[in-house]
Amino acid sequence: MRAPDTPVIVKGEALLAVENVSLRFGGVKALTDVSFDIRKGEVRAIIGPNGAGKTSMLNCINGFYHPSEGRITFKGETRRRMRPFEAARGGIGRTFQNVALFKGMTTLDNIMAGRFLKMRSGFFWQLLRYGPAMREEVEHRRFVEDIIDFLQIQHIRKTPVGKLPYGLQKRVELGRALAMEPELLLLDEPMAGMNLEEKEDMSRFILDVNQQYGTTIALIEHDMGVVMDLSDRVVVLEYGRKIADGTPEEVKRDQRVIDAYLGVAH
Ligand SMILES: Nc1ncnc2c1ncn2[C@@H]1O[C@H](COP(=O)(O)OP(=O)(O)OP(=O)(O)O)[C@@H](O)[C@H]1O
Repeated sequence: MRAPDTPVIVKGEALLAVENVSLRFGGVKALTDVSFDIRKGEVRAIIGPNGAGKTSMLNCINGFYHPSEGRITFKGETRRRMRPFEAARGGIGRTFQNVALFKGMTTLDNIMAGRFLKMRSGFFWQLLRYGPAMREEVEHRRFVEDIIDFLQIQHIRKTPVGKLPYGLQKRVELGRALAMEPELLLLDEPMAGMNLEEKEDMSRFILDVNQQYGTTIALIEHDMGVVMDLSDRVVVLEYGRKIADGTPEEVKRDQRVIDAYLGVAH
């Protein structure tokens, strides 16, 4: 992650390209021949009715699933298979539909855990907190404290995350993903289960991450108001196929999208 005073990067060049991706689970076609790109610096939404293939798409992008066909190019490197660990190392961060945090650990430790990928000294030295590991930990801790300030969660830094309300847990999860300094951040329903005020807070943090740190964001979201407010471009999936791709204004007017959301049979 870059410092907050870094100038916003120019949106344009493709950071990630998905080409003709299909994914099957036995007889179920989760994705069929899907192509789209995510440009550097943009907020890209992936929307669609339940079961449209949105989470499957994110899982292909970060290596949880391997597409049955097609290819994915990230930062100019094309691949058919990648493991989630490699994706994270390569600069793809992720949050999940259901919060995936260490519930017994504090906010601070959860976010530090996200920083682990960035640590140079081995796990052994980290455990001993000795020598190079000690110095490194101080640096990483400073970085993590900056994230805690940025997300305005200082008051819960020592609280076990299992004790926090859901909206704050989602914010901690965002912090953990940011600790990896991702170039591309994948957010799977970041506002799910939140009340209006929590949604407004989360929307502001997502925009701040995008604008202040220049992080490219791809998000799945069901709340159309949020999607229209936050995103630069929207890709729409239905039954595993792409049915529309464009600015929020364009997809909102698209008849196939209107039909998909109203449940009109094709
Ligand atoms: N691991 C799996 N095994 C078998 N089928 C799966 C698996 N994951 C997803 N599917 C199927 O693939 C299709 C797409 O599912 P996916 O979860 O990607 O959709 P989604 O758009 O994210 O849905 P939702 O909005 O409900 O979360 C569905 O028919 C689903 O049942």
